[in-house]
Amino acid sequence: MPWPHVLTVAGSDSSAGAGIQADVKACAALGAYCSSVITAVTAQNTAGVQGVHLVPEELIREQLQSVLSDMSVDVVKTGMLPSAGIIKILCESLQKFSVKATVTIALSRDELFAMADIVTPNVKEASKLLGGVSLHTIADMRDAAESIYKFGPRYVLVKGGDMPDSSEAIDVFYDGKEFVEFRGHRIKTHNTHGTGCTLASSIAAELAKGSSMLNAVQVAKNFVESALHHSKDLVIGNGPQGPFDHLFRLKCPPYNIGSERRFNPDSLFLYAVTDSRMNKRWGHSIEDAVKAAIEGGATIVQLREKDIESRAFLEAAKACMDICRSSGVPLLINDRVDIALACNADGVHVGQSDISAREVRELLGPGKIIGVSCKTPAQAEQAWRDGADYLGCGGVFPTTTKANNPTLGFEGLKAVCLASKLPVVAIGGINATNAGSVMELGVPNLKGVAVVSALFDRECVSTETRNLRSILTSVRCLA
Ligand SMILES: Nc1ncnc2c1ncn2[C@@H]1O[C@H](COP(=O)(O)OP(=O)(O)O)[C@@H](O)[C@H]1O
Ligand SMILES: Cc1ncc(COP(=O)(O)O)c(N)n1
Ligand SMILES: [Mg+2]
Repeated sequence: MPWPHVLTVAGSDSSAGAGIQADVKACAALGAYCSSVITAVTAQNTAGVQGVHLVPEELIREQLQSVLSDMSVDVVKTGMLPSAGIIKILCESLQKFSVKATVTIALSRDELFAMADIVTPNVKEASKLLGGVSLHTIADMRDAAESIYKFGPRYVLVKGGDMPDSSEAIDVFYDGKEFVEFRGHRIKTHNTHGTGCTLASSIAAELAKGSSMLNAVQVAKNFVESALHHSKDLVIGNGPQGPFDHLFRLKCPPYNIGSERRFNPDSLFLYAVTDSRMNKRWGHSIEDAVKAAIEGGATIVQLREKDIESRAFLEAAKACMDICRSSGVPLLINDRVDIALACNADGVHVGQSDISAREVRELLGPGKIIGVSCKTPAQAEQAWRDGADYLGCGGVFPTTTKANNPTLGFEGLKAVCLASKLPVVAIGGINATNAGSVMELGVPNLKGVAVVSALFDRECVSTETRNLRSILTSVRCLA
């Protein structure tokens, strides 16, 4: 029975809030085993660092040899690597023993940096890596991520924990082509010692469990935020920065931080909504249609199957969940909360005549995504009160996909968006010829378009999706 295994190569923190102590606790909380090679022993507490003693390089080499020669390590996470000699020894070991991935905190550019799967500098470290540039805005963080990417890592995550106070803690991810902003509530607390170590080792744990990189980062982000939220009133030590409780789940109702992801409104960018009649017409199974849409760049999927037997629907939904989970794309079920629960879908989308978002939230709990179809500002307000995560607003253009569906036009769409406190996805008759004009409305919380027939009533779903994705991306770049 495989046991996901992370090896942390980092310093020991006597206060046990950061360093290898944080890594071992985070991995345990997320279900991965964590072995540790100690590079330095620090004397530190909630007031700061009082002393550091480097572990002799030969002993570091021996620790690496002991672990890597005997225990199959999936992912290596590095923390404090206090000398070039230690980095060299680690690189030699990584060449001798193959591992699936490396997650590096990124304190300085070195040969390990270029080998890393992901580097996770905070804003100070990012600034130092780039010769002291000042980073004050999300745009600065994007620029920094793009510049750091050029040093060689596969992915870059610039962490925004220390950014000027805002209501959100935002981290910027870059894969060499696109940016993803991982947004979370900023928890008002002094207990943030070890957040960087914990985020990196949580990403490593999720990668070791087989997650995609995006999913690993999302789960890690949720985990840190949940741990900080739970720990905000805990007090240990008299200094300005205390530790937080990695093992909070042992003491309170389970937070949805495992596979449940915090809803990222950017995932509404290209929303693929399936239709069984169209699938039948083109001889596509639901699974094939979903796989093709994701290959083409769909950022979220909704199974909207109005005439299919429940048992067949559930089987198809479970298969689609496997497809979506491995791609890190959220999967929602239209209306059928029972199917969503049975296949552990990421959420449910309901219309005005379905059970309310409030009841759905009661059934699904806090970690699931709930969308509501709205045509008016009043419906938008009600959906927000009921605890929905986003609105589907339409039909923007005339459509035959949904019966008795009055057309709203741009004015109606704009009215709902401007009244809405939630992110909005436009739907109804949207295709390659008009999607650009929808996104050019320039309404900040209009996050994307939902499409049915323009993707699924076509012979090649992936081609249509890819074409629509490139249109939307070019409009977003111009915005
Ligand atoms: N007060 C906070 N509330 C929520 N998330 C936070 C808070 N402080 C840090 N984070 C998150 O913790 C992770 C580590 O970021 P950061 O603290 O910037 O790194 P470091 O600890 O290395 O300085 C990031 O995901 C960041 O968004
Ligand atoms: C041994 C050791 N390693 C790393 C950190 C950084 O901690 P943080 O995650 O808060 O940046 C630390 N304080 N001590
Ligand atoms: Mg921090």
